[in-house]
Amino acid sequence: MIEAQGLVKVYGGKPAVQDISFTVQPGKVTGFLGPNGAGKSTTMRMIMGLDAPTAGRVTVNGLPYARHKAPLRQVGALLDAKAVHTSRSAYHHLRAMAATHGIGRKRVHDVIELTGLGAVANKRVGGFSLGMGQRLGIAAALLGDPQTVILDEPVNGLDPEGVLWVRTLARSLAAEGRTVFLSSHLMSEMSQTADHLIVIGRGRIIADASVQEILDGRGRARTRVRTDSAEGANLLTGALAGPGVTIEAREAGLLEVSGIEPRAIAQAALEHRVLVCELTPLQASLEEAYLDLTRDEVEYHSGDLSGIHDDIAAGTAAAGK
Ligand SMILES: Nc1ncnc2c1ncn2[C@@H]1O[C@H](COP(=O)(O)OP(=O)(O)OP(=O)(O)O)[C@@H](O)[C@H]1O
Repeated sequence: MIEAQGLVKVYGGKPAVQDISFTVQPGKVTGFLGPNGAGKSTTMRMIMGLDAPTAGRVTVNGLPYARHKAPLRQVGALLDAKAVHTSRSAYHHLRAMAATHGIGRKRVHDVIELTGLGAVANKRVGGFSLGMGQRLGIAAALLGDPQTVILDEPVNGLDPEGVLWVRTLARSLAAEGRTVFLSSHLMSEMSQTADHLIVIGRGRIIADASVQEILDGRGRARTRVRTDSAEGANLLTGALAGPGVTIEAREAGLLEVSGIEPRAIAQAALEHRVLVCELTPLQASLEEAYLDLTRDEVEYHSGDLSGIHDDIAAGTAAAGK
């Protein structure tokens, strides 16, 4: 379990993390989600004792990281996949880490197999692709068989097979009862992996809830309304128009309506004698919920904010890391 209380980090007078408190529970995958510069990496570094908080405290399995006698056995982290000796082989890199904790050769072989690095274990890390580097970082994080696993942008640079592998691994670690904390700026990725989401924007927590709660609470609920004619749709549009109601015409006779309940739409259709052939509540996508949550929280935007949000939603912002 990870517990943060009143965590603050200020760099050169500029707050990166502003008084955040949260708990990451065991047995679940918790996604740590936010736009670029939101404070995710800073928070993860504070959890791992790599950055001292300006204020507040954070514990892993009950103690600050530095107070654990064998920290690798408590918490494993992938924070910066490039932070390895490039002249060493993957095997020797892992052996060197294992030696600091009295971890035997067998476990090193096990994590090499688990992360699919068997064929390249004796190759120099300097020649590794981004994906292989990520796998090595994850192998290092798992070396001590830790109860808590923290992965900062673990799918960054991975091909679809690698993304699926990380997702499956995260889910199986959580199923074993471990605490799994993954950061990403891609809601599309998190929505398929996480049970719970902590959303951060400009150093503050915007949401801390299950994926379902975020969907229910934030996304715009819409209703698809199909009438038997364009005329009917026009009539209904006039009848429904009002403050807070948005109506989009999708095609002849087909509307998407938000800001009004399906029952009220049916009532209006009845009163105006419009034949409705379909009335379907549409759940907002997690992307929409996320964009809604973070709309005012992106650190950098260049004129058209919606463009950035579209990038984040589509995953094309991944290269910005
Ligand atoms: N060592 C540092 N010195 C000064 N400022 C820093 C440092 N590390 C981070 N920052 C600043 O703190 C803020 C939060 O950065 P952080 O890297 O934690 O965000 P992030 O959510 O991980 O973003 P990304 O998704 O881009 O990695 C940013 O404004 C960043 O520029």
